[in-house]
Amino acid sequence: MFQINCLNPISKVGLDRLTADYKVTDNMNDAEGVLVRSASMHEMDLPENLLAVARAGAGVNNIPLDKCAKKGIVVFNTPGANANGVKELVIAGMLLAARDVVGGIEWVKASKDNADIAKAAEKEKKKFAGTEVMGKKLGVIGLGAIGVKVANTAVSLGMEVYGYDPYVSVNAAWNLSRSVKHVMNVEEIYADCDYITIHVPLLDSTKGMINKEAISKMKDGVVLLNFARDLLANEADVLEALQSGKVARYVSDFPNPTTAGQPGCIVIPHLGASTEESEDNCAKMAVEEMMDYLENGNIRNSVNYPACDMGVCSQAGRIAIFHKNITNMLNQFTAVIGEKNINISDMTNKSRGEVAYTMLDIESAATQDLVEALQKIDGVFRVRVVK
Ligand SMILES: NC(=O)C1=CN([C@@H]2O[C@H](COP(=O)(O)OP(=O)(O)OC[C@H]3O[C@@H](n4cnc5c(N)ncnc54)[C@H](O)[C@@H]3O)[C@@H](O)[C@H]2O)C=CC1
Ligand SMILES: O=C(O)C(=O)COP(=O)(O)O
Repeated sequence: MFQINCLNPISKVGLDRLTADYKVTDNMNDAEGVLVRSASMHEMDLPENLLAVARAGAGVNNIPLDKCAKKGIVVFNTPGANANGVKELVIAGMLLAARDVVGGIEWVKASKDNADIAKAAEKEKKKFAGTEVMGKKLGVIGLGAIGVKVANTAVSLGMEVYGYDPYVSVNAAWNLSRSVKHVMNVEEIYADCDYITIHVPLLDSTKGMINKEAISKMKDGVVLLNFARDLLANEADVLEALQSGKVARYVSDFPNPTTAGQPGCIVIPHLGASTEESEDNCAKMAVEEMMDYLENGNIRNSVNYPACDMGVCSQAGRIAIFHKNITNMLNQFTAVIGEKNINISDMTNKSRGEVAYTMLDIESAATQDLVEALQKIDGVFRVRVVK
């Protein structure tokens, strides 16, 4: 029986996939698996029995990935599962910014007791007028699951779309409309675009990328859309640029004390992935990835360990070893197993950066003695008996 703890509400469609071998527990300390959305895990103590964390969503900046890797805890996410939900809100954000739709709606609310509201509206509406997005230039920074969808939809709205992603995947490139102009230098986007939207992960290398210097290279009156993470922008710099008129509007999905209620900011309460469809898709994918890992040791869509798939184990035993990606590890594993007179019938070894994962199917069940001997090898983080 595996115990699963949910740190955020997770869609029932996903949880319903858990079989009788699983129990949902309220206590994280009992859990072998954790399902999470945006709850921050950085300050949490990670229980010794915890094997996996599945993020029902894309961004994993709320999870201590390296700390988990060194404890042999596999962290998963659900690539693309909420991308359409975010794309639709980005398009809505762009249209909200093209005219002063929010200001207009607020005016109507404030005028609700005016019996002559219809006539007053015809007089006032010029204050809220704007431009159309057709024919305007949109720059998309980050052409992953969301960026590609946003770029393609903007093409169909008649926009001229520029895309920038130095690490674009083959799959993303295949899915990108041929009308999107691929730029090699983000500064081309800064110089030319009327709207700029960012869809990159929050990493040390991307933090604060939309700052004073970047903004100074942008067109006057640019609209910035941030549905990725607030810390990607230096929002104090953005506010200054809003005040000077350099930036016309800042649309963000991440409320915080800096931008909430500020003139020129349209701030949405992190609703990008909050659709029934996205929540169901993410939960299903997260639960399935976690189950395949807990039951079979297979790793798919991990963000801190390499992918590994050995199907369902048909042998007497299966062991998974989490270790440093250094020389001579496999020799030591096979030697220890050989000394116990156990035959290895199948084996996979994969690495990712500084860590590696080795899975071995063995012809007799793993003993405590064997596990301890493997655990003692220098560079091993964790030994898990899968079967
Ligand atoms: N508002 C919301 O509710 C949601 C927000 N997000 C945020 O959006 C981000 C992107 O999500 P996805 O598109 O699903 O992720 P993804 O992993 O499919 O795409 C990210 C892309 O950014 C690119 N990239 C990385 N560094 C870059 C750089 N310096 N310059 C340009 N491109 C760079 C990568 O090559 C990749 O193609 C997530 O990391 C998350 O922070 C994701 C889902 C929901
Ligand atoms: O998937 C992401 O990165 C998101 O930002 C969505 O977050 P949420 O699951 O709505 O808390």
